[in-house]
Amino acid sequence: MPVQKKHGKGRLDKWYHLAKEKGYRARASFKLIQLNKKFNFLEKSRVLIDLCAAPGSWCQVAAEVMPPNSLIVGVDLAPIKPIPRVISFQSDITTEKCRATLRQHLKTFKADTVLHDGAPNVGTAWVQDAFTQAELVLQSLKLATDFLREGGTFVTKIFRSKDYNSLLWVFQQLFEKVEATKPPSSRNVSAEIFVVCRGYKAPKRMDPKFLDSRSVFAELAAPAPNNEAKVFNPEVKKRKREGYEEGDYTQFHEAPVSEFIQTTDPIAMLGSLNKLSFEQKPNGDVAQATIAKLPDTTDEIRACCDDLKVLGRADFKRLLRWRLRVREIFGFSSKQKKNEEEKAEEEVAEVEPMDEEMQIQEEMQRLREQDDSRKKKERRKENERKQREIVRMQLHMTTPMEIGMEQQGPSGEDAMFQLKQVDKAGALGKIAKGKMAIVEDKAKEQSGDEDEDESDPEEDLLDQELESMYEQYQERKSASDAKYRAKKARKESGKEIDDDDFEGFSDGEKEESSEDELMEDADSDESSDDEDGPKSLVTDLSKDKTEGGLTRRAAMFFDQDIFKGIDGLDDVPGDDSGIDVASKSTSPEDKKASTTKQAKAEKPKKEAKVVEESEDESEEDAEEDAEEDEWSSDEEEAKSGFETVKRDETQWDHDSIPMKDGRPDIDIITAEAMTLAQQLASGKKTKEDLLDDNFNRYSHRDVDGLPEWFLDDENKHARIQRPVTAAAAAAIKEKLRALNARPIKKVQEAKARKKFHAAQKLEKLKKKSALLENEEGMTEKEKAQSIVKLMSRAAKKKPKKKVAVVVARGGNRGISGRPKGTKGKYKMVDARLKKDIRGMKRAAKKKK
Ligand SMILES: C[S@@+](CC[C@H](N)C(=O)[O-])C[C@H]1O[C@@H](n2cnc3c(N)ncnc32)[C@H](O)[C@@H]1O
Repeated sequence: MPVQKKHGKGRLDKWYHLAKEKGYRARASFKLIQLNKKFNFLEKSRVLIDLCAAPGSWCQVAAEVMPPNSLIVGVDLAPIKPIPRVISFQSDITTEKCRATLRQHLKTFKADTVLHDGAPNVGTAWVQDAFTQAELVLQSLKLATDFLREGGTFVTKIFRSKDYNSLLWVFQQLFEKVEATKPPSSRNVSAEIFVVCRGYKAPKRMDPKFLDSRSVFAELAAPAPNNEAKVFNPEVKKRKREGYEEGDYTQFHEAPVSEFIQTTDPIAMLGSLNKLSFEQKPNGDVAQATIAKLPDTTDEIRACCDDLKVLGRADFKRLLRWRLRVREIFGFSSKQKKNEEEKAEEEVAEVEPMDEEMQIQEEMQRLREQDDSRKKKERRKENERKQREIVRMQLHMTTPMEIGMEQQGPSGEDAMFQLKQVDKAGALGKIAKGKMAIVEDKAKEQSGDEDEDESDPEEDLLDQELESMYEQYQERKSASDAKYRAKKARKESGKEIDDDDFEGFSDGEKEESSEDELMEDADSDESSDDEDGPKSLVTDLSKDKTEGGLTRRAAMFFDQDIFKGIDGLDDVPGDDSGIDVASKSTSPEDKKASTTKQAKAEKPKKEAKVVEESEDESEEDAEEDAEEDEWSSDEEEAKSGFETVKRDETQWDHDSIPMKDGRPDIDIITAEAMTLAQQLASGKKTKEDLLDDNFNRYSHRDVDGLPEWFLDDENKHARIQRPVTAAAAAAIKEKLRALNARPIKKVQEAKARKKFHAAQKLEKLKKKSALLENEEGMTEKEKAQSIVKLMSRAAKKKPKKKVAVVVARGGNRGISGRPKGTKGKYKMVDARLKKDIRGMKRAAKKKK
């Protein structure tokens, strides 16, 4: 039985429990679910390879989400228990055997998606683990390049190590779009990150160095370390994110003291060593023994040499002075001596300005920390406020107006430039629904990693709570509000991806298509030699500099997403990607093709009926999108030959558009709609004008990564304000007055309830009087009297129960609960109030 760990990485968190509940084999399943939610690659895939699939939760998710009869192949070193609709086998993905087995299973099909969640058996040194994982990623990329179709997707896990940027650079050369992201279900403490590479460029030829770990992970010269800073600022300990130096896997470094005396760079030694040893080896250095016996070599100096890591600035100065004295005794050349003296003076002199500088730095650091903690506090408070706001919203006490507004646009003097800070603190990520924060590709591992560590669990919790509360609110709202439900359904149907037409792989089809593919391959191979030049790979990775004069390191740096679109950078000559792909629709023909496609897409839009102008812009957009989808699916259908079964629109949304005599029964209830209706009726505006009006600045808003609650709220306001005429406003006012004159629903309900109770009472009375009538021992008069009595009793209102007034004085003062000696209903009153009321009554009497 697994032991439940409460702390650390092994913590069994909500994803673990959720996975258990849903029947997934691992919590990792949610990582794929969340990645797919963001990038939607599974729904569109028909052939998928899952590398390193055990225990198989990703395969389970793929089988659930991908179209029926898709081909899913999973492979792992460990055995995978059978999963319905999934082929799995045991193999090492780095071997040729694995490639051959995959080929057998895929026959001639190409994969739409290749997943890789591989992790080597971690637990050795971190650097080793990270490197092995990076190598595994490269191996999986190798397989992906073999099996992926053009435009396919490759999803991989990477550890954020020093090889991360190199891998990202390779991905960027092979795929159109590369995005690194960390799904919410991935633990904050984990260095893993997921990279989703879309649009495989499928180059015909590729330099093998692209996939060769030796050249991809080749060491790049690092800048010279600032040893001086290390010596004079020993308290600031930088974490070794980079791991160990090559060939040096220890943390303790020692050198003989004679080396320190002789060295020309004593500061470097003091900065890197743990100990200067006086130990004399047999047949060792004579100088070592002499230094140890010198009177200058005091106990204090020995103690300092014993543990350099604990020394302060004064101790380092002492050691440097001592070194100079020893050098003098040893009689180094006068020039050298002079130099050394000068140097020592410099060294000592240098300390002074550094002191000041350090003080300033320390002060700045302190201020920064103060500022950070203040901001953190503010954020926490803000989150709490938002939470309260949502509770109020759920109780229908407010609208979701203000939530998130302050983060939409920071205010203040340098508001524009605070975004970075906000991002640093993780707020941007949280704004983006707390889901997945796109991780910048920029090589700022150090700060990035530190940020990751600094993530505030309390804040995370608040964010999660906020989200789940909003979801609950939405659920409740959709349960109780039919209009909201209809709106939501319309929105969703707009987003729907029309992929249901895939019929899956029947054996016959497989054979057929495989033949087709074989032929295609043969064709393409032929053509590739002469005309597919652009798809080949020409980069010489061994070159240090790219054609544009940039070093590979610089090219990698400028290749990051953040530099995209910056003037001048895009046209840096000599793209060193190494892959020449067909240039993207820049030719006039291509442009023409794209415009005709656009025109085609717009055509059905123009034919669309204007139903209600007061509808949300976003809704209209969603509907238009849906129409576009429909059109494109038609075209796809024509191309692929698959039969599509169209959704019957008449089965949907009946409650949102009521019909009357076969036409939509539209009730114009806003002044805007009335104005438009008047303009349409009087011919001031045409249908086309209305359609044109709909293309405005809100039509194509960038909503990527914005949280749902924010969008829901923003959609209410992100719409054009249309002018209304006085006549229209008056007409609507009149209409509303008439509407208001009708009894409201609640009053009607109360009346109906009253009626119902009265009918029930009457029924009872009828039964009783019928019994009385049949009573044999009574005269007719007696019977009539009893019935009258019964009726008058029923007609009488029940007397209200008396409420005892208890004055809160004496023993009753400040008590909670029922006062002694009181029965039935009671009310505690203030003695003062009672007196006042009596006084008022007396005064009123006197006046009379
Ligand atoms: C994190 S698990 C994968 C979890 C999986 N995605 C899921 O959803 O269940 C990592 C897997 O990588 C596998 N692995 C590591 N190195 C491998 C290799 N060289 N070939 C195949 N699988 C490997 C391990 O056996 C392990 O099962």
